[in-house]
Amino acid sequence: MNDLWVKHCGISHTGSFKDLGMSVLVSQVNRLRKMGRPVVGVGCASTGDTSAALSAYCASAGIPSMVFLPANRISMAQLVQPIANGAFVLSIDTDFDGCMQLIREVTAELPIYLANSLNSLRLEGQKTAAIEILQQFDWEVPDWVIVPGGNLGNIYAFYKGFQMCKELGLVDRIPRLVCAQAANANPLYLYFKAGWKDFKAIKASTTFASAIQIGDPVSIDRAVYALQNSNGIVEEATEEELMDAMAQADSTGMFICPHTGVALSALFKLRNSGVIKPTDKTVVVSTAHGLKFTQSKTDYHSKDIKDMACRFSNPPVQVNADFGSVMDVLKKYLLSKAH
Ligand SMILES: N[C@@H](CCOP(=O)(O)O)C(=O)O
Repeated sequence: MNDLWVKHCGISHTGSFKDLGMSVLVSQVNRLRKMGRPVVGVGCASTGDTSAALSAYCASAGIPSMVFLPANRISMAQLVQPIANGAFVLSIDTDFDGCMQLIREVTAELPIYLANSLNSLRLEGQKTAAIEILQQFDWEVPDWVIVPGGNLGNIYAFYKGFQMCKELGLVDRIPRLVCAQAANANPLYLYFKAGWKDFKAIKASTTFASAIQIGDPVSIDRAVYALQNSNGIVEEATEEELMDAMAQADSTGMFICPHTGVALSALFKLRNSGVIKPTDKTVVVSTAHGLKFTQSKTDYHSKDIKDMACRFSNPPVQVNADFGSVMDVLKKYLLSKAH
């Protein structure tokens, strides 16, 4: 492809695109509290990125934050973020969907402001990524934008941003949107394949793309609206596909998260099937920093994943601490590169 771009949304304060929306939401809560509104704090359910953003901005504003996390289902780096920022961290023995259900019940009872993406303030912030893409292309509209999807607020936020630019007359069309899901957590994909008939929430299975391990997305209706109004597509990626895609991208100098691997897998599939053409201007949205997901990368490069060939692994070479041994392995390496 000769016009392929990766939009990095994870090189930000807490390392994910959630910063875009959470800074807007927490600013508004700050204003409400200063106006004397009875908001005792802000809460969210999270697979790790929303909680990191919420706790950082709340700490900065001096607002109590409460995060509901599925126990043992988020990366260590993500878990330590709200802990370090002083949030009240609940590690709950359920999955994300269970946490989401609980926070909705709790916020219906207590004056805790719900910070998940069903709150439109989040989407107002996140839609700026779409505006930024257009601005960076000098208002030339890409043909495709591929976004990983779990709770599904972000695909709608992108639609909203592009649509707003069209309504303002800044552009005359919007890109076709692709939502990419992990095959282990693919309720939107199944719904799309069924011709948008009879949505069924699922029990999401474990996936390396842990931030999108969601079976009952809160923004399902908004996502469908975004896809239907952008002539959009939903694709999925197996665990092997997403890990291979992540490793391939990293080998070019990036350091992406597994969710971006899902989006890249979708790109490969749509390109191979000819849906995306070689000259199509295409943007893959990278949602979080790879440093949050070092364990999965380490497992991959150590070929330590059951039933996965790890085709693009690059394991470190164990070598004796003497000049001859080091020279031997170096020469072998350099010879392999000469061909
Ligand atoms: N991947 C998310 C899940 C919650 O999504 P949200 O956009 O509704 O807050 C996370 O990082 O927690």
